[in-house]
Amino acid sequence: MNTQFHVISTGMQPLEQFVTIAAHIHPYVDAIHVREKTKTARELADFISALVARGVPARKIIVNDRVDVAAVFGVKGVQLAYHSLSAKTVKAHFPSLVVGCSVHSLEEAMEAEKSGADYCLYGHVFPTECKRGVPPRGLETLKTIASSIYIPVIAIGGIQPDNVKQVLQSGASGIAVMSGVFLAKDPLARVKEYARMVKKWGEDFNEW
Ligand SMILES: Cc1nc(C(=O)O)sc1CCOP(=O)(O)O
Repeated sequence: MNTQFHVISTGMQPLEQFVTIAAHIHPYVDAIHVREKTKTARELADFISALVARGVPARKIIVNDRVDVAAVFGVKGVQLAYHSLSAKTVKAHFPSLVVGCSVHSLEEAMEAEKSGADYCLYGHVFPTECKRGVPPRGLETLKTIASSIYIPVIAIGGIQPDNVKQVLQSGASGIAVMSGVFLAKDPLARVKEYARMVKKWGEDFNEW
């Protein structure tokens, strides 16, 4: 598996704006997370249908939390939070879904691995507006987690093109970015910058 580059919707952009950006950037990313926490299942369905209609492959779409929606649309996978169904439950019922777990400590990462998650998303590594007032967890715990579990650890939170090197050298198997892409003036140019960094620094430090 190549070093992963995921992008995550902000939950604030109108469908058309998000889908237009996604339609341009999808060739440069491994996964697009639909993280629209306040939306209903029906609204999420509209987002996913619009993405697919605009050429985003279903195998690149990950739905946050809503296992039902992910399963119905046959997308790549689901991103689970502490309040979601467990990875074990999802895997038991929908073995074809890739399951990611959001974790914030070594204990949670180990639990995710034990529960059958395919990867975990660890953060937030650097300060980010999206987690204002919550201190960043830094690179040290990322290093500890990445060297303590076997499943890939994807880093999230405040990741910019110029800190991708540090993140990947700390053992992360990929990056996930929200505002750095979706709130950029030129999302396509920005995605290309991230992708270049992931390719440059990912190859040397990730063997899986
Ligand atoms: C969605 C999300 N989850 C986090 C976690 O720590 O689990 S941090 C985060 C937001 C990341 O946004 P940005 O790329 O704009 O910094």
